[in-house]
Amino acid sequence: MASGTALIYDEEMTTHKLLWSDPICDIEVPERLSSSYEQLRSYHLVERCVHVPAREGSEEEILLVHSLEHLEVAKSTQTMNEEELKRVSENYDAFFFHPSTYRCARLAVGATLQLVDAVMSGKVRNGMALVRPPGHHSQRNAANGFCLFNNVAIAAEYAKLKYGLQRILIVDWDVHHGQGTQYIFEEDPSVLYFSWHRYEHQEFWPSLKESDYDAVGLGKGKGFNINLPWNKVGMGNSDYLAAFFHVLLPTAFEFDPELVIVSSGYDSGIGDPEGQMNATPEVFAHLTHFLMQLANGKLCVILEGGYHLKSLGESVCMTVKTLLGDPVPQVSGEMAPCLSAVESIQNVRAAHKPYWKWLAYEDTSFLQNLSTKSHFLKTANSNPSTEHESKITNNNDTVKVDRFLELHMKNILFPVPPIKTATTGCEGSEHFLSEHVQLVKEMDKTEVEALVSGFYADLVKDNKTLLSLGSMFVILDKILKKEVCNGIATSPTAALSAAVALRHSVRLGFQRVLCVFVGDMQMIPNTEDGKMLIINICEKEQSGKTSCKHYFSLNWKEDAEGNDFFSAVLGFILPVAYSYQPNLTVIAVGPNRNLGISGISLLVALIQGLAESRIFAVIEDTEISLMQNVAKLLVGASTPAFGIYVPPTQEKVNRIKALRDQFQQEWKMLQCSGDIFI
Ligand SMILES: CC(O)(O)NCCCCN
Ligand SMILES: [Zn+2]
Repeated sequence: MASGTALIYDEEMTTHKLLWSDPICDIEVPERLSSSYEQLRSYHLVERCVHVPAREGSEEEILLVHSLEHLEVAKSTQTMNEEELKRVSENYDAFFFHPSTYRCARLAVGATLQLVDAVMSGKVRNGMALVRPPGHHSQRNAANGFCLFNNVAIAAEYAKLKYGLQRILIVDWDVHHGQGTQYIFEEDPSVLYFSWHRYEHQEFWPSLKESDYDAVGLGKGKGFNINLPWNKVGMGNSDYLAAFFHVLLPTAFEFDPELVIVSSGYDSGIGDPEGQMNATPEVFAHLTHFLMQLANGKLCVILEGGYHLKSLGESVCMTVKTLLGDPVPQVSGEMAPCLSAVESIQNVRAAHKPYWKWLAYEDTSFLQNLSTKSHFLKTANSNPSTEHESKITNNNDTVKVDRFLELHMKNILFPVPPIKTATTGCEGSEHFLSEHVQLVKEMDKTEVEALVSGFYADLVKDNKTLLSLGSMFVILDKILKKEVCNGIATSPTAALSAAVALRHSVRLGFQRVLCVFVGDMQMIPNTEDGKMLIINICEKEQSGKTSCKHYFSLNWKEDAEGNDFFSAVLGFILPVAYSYQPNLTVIAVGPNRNLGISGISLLVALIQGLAESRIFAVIEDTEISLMQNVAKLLVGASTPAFGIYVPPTQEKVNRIKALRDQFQQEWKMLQCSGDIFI
């Protein structure tokens, strides 16, 4: 299992700069790179990364994507004077040449390819390349939007050629549409390109019709180009997370990429003059965490845009911290996507219904009765939550943004806990014991009995249960004190242990405890006070207990062939969990679980983004291999193998949709279709 995070940075890429006045291009300054690198150093993140040197991309590598003519024009600029440079630059939309531009652009390509090699060779698990000039607007025969060579597109072609890859996912979270990348891979089904971008109904640059949600790819490439246009500014954390839950992640898991490359622009972050969005730096930790679960963790993050230096730097640090495996910080803000975002999400899902199995049963009837659509737009616009109030008057007030970010980031960059996982030394745990794992001593019986007293005392009969409860209390205590990030224990009766753990956690002061229980839960605590939210994934409805705001019984029978649990995790569990914003997550697996190990692994891997990655797992002691899998995930020693992807049956899709329709007003992250306002 590869480990380690590469960081690629070469100061020489700061020599490219604007020599004349140009209000469009003057935001793409060398300090974007140097201040991001300084920010990484100030958070002691540089020293934790594996340093990989940049190199010049060769002409042959550049010709994987660009025409010879384009290469020759770029090369010829090295010896030009300012007048000539200005003239050549005017041939392009929003690009400027400097005598060192060609050299810097080749370093940007080379740095990107160095990162691909480091990841594909297993020298590191993932990594980030801080490069400029950026790449995603540049096209076969043209520079565009500050981009000369398309670093990420060249990387994808290079990886296909050198490593024989057949499925590469490019995620472009820059706030501008990477039309260059779209054109390059439009007919190529081996490269899935996803981009969200400020669009405002084609008002915003580059103002292309083909940036809208109905540009799905051409010929064999149909379905492999996904555009999610933002038709309003001020999009925030909840909109971005909803886009991942309801569009990108279900598609990405079905596509099952062998490598993930991010066109990582941070102009989609708060304070950026271009994006005018509201998303705060920690959201990039969540987005990165989700993508780390794909392609066995092989993730290459390549810098694109980002023009507010403080916002850019903080977002870069959040990204690298997550790549290193640090706990994911709590995401801030109201977890409710705005109407415009939900409408865009609904449109993209409808446009891609013909191409993806997970969308086979998507309800697109809203397309027919468009009058209703315009109707709900009218009514909806009267609805307060259709617009996010901006945290900052306007993003152009840089000092105000700096001040906001100073305060905002204070309580987010918590120190990394010394120990990642505490365990009771469950059977077979010796093989993954490393400096990340801490064995906890058993608690003595009288103490345990005192803690269990009252509600469950009579249930605790044998010694074994007492001892397992004892170590559970010790683990929960360590998690609360942030001595460890997470913990795992086995139990002869996981149902009892989970119930005791929930009560104990609330008593310890965790005010919102999320419990995901796999198997029959037997005893269900009272969730009236909202201090717990229970999702019970069981084979049959628990006797008489119907779902309500804080208790869900999700009937799911594992599919024999493979793992069909993606739609439940992505379409229901994560949206509810993110809406609830727990400060502790308890994962419990009882007897006769109805989910495969890969389904449970998917759940554990993705849910680590919540509660600052504070998870307590309690597993029936008969489930040795499951325990080992979950323990390795909690330690961060592996990314889950999700087994064979199986699309959800219509019956299962309908079950999720019914729960969503019933609870999307309570838990707004469930919203993914605009009919919420009719
Ligand atoms: C890399 C990038 O997407 O941030 N470039 C934006 C160019 C904007 C031109 N008006
Ligand atoms: Zn951009």
